[in-house]
Amino acid sequence: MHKLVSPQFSVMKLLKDFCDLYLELGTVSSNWPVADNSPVVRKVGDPFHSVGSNRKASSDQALKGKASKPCRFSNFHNLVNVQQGTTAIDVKKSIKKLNDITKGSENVQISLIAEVGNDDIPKFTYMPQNIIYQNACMQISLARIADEDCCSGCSGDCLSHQLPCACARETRGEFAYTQQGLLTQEFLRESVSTKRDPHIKNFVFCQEYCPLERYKKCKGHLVRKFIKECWMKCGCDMNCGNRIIQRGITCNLQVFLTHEDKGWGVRTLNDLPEGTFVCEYVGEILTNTELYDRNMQNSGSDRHTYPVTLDADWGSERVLRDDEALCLDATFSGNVARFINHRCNDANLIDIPVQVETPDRHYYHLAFFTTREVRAFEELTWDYGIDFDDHDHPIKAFQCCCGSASCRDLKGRRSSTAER
Ligand SMILES: C[S@@+](CC[C@H](N)C(=O)[O-])C[C@H]1O[C@@H](n2cnc3c(N)ncnc32)[C@H](O)[C@@H]1O
Repeated sequence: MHKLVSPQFSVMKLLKDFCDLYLELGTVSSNWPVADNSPVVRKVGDPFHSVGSNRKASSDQALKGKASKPCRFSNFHNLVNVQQGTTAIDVKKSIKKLNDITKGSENVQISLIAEVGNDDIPKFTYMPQNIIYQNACMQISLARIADEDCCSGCSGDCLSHQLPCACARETRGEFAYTQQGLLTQEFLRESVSTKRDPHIKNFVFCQEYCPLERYKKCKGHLVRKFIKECWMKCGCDMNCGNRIIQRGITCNLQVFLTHEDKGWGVRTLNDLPEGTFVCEYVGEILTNTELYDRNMQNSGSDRHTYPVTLDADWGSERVLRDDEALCLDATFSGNVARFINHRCNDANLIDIPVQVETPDRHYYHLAFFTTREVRAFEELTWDYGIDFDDHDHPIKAFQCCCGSASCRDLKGRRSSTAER
């Protein structure tokens, strides 16, 4: 305290500021969506938890802050970084937050909060569903859905019937979802192992022309297992257990500024069981040529990149035309998934291709499911499948700081070890 020089300094005022901040944060947290409408009960480790003796410990620590180092309110668990001499009111002003980045367009609100750092609120248009940018060829029409590609004879909930419906054909006659609305363990394990340990036999190579590499040799595309959900022409209803991703986001998610050099990230505010659908990757539907042109125009200007290639079934049917080789770009417009960061090999989400409106597999939805139980406030991550040594890939690599023991970016791993 003897280092605080302001003549107006008063312990009472500091404590009052501290209490104001605490109350304000309590108010913010109670505005957030809570799954079961029960009173908000916060756990230890939760940024808003502050009970009994912990409260004293944090205020003690705030008062003891060292002169040159930022002082951290330990009880607020990385919530605020306070330089000595700043009051709690200043801190309150420096926390950036938005209550709902979706602007009411999703089933749930998704908040954004910057507890550390000083990054600007990201500029992009929130959209809950993919939309064609310009040239992408997607033929969505009921006439193109053959009888064997839907279950028009069903009613109610397909999962409650004795035999799986026609839509389960894609998943070897078994539904990919359980009655509880989770991905089945078998489907999850198979998808995770194909992605983590891809075997050469799981790759297809474009013979003549690779839409991704353009005039270079194809490096191969991993063939993935698809889910086929029931849809419009099916006889079942909207609550059918084989319609999970089309019902939208139900998890309590939050965008936050990460501590590492990754920019913004996404975390869950509730525990999520293994196999939970979190959200899909939404963006503008572009042809790879359009993506290439965008990259040329914006080359080097953006720190982060947001496209994903929809190549989970390239080459299995026929050579794709240029306007059929598609990707999703969430740079300018997208949903919460545009903030999910990459983690090498042991990410807690997996991206799974899901067919909904069209039997063609050159367009599909990319849906994220948890690979294991995820605890509240853990950051959500998925493996972008990046080859960190491939510098001319249209999806630009970055210096990875995922922190995984099996990080594939050896250069990134070396420099973060050196920093330590
Ligand atoms: C789809 S965005 C993810 C959201 C991004 N962090 C943001 O602030 O908007 C992908 C970008 O995030 C950054 N990023 C994602 N995962 C990362 C990681 N493991 N290490 C470093 N940067 C990462 C990279 O800049 C990458 O181009």
